[in-house]
Amino acid sequence: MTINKKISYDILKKFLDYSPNEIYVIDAQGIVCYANRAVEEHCGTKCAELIGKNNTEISLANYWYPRLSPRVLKEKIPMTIEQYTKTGRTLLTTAIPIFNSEGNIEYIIENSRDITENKKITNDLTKANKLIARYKKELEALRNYSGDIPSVFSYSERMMKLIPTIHKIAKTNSTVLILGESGTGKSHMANYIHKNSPQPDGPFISINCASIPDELMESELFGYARGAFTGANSKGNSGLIELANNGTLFLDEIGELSLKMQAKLLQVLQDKSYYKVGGRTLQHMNCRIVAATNRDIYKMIQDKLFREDLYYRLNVFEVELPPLRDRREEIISMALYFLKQFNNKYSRKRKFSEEVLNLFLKYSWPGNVRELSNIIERAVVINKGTVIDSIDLPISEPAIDKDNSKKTQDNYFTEDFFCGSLQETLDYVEKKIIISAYEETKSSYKTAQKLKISQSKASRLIKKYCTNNK
Ligand SMILES: Nc1ncnc2c1ncn2[C@@H]1O[C@H](COP(=O)(O)OP(=O)(O)OP(=O)(O)O)[C@@H](O)[C@H]1O
Repeated sequence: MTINKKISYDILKKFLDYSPNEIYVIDAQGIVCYANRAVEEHCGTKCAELIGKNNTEISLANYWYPRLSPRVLKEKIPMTIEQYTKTGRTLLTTAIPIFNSEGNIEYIIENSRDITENKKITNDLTKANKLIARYKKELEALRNYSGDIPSVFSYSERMMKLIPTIHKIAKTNSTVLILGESGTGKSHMANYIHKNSPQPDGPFISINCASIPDELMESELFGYARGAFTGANSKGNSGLIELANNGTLFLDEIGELSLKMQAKLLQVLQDKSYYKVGGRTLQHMNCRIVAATNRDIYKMIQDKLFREDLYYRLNVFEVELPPLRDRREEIISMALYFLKQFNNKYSRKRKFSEEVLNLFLKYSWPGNVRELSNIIERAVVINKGTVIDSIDLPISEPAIDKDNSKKTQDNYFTEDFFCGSLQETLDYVEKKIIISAYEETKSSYKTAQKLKISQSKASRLIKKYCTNNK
């Protein structure tokens, strides 16, 4: 290191005095020899208070902690630590021992850099990164979230294929036509599409086309202008299309719309504009249309009962909800879902007997999800005991769908199988396996061999599960 000879002691001292880093020097006895301005700033004390004093005495005032020089005096090596000052600063301090020609420590120079701001930034960054990680997870969960449709509902192969498509469709603002038998969940799905649409907070206006007489349908949909007809509201009225502004208009049972109204609806879908009944000002349609029907729409088109051009306008996306009997893997999880819902609603603690669950799997569910939900609600309310048994249900053998029951039993034991708690599920599966093995082998010895368990375990389980089942 070279220093310009012209630099005097005073100038050199100034360099040290004005250094933004703290410089603090003690001798081998721990007496403070030098402290610069930065020490004053960091520790809130005058240098004059420190110079000449013993380092131990100074440390008692707790200007900064933990102490570093005693360790360097002892270890005789340079050390770096973080220190905290009485004024709330964080310092990164390096203490370096300076040795004399005999190898003894003559001085210790401490150089401290104020890292309070850096620390704060680092802490903020760590917090921000943690938040980002959390938000990422939440976002992922939201993306996978299927609105009002609990994930248990996508257990069947058909629904698992359908749900991601519906998710994509929902994100667009296109018109959707939902087909499916009564009670398969078309209205539920329409709502789901709305909740996952680009305007989920907008209105979801639902109209059942079958329940409104044809002569009123036009004014219901389009609204009417002031003085449009005798008895009309003197200020006029908004139609459902206007009420659904920035949201979704759900036209349920669209198959029931008269041909006259079909023509009017087609016009609106094409032009995205309409006139109120008796009005002269052009209104703009600004809502998504979702329509549904349980009728055989293709046959209706053939029979000239439904306009083909309207069908094509509506089915930009077409979703067909399968009947419940074609997605039997969902029945148990759905039943448990409804049971939980109605137990909560009516403050009950009902459970299903195993026999009921088996009946649910075999039944053909002509009324689909609605029937399942209604039956469970009724049983939860009416049942006296805790356990709901098949005798308590209004479904009986003739409706049992024999062709499908075997397939269902097999699919029932998929890894996605869900039966309340883990223990309940495991017990259920264990029972099924033991009964089936014992029925096949008719001996506890062979059951043990088949299932690779000890004979005493097999005997115990057979006694537990098979005696009541005979
Ligand atoms: N995925 C689902 N999750 C929860 N509940 C559902 C689901 N699907 C249907 N439901 C329930 O089943 C009942 C019938 O559903 P929904 O009214 O949507 O059927 P739909 O097909 O529109 O019937 P319809 O053709 O008779 O109008 C409703 O109580 C609904 O909440």
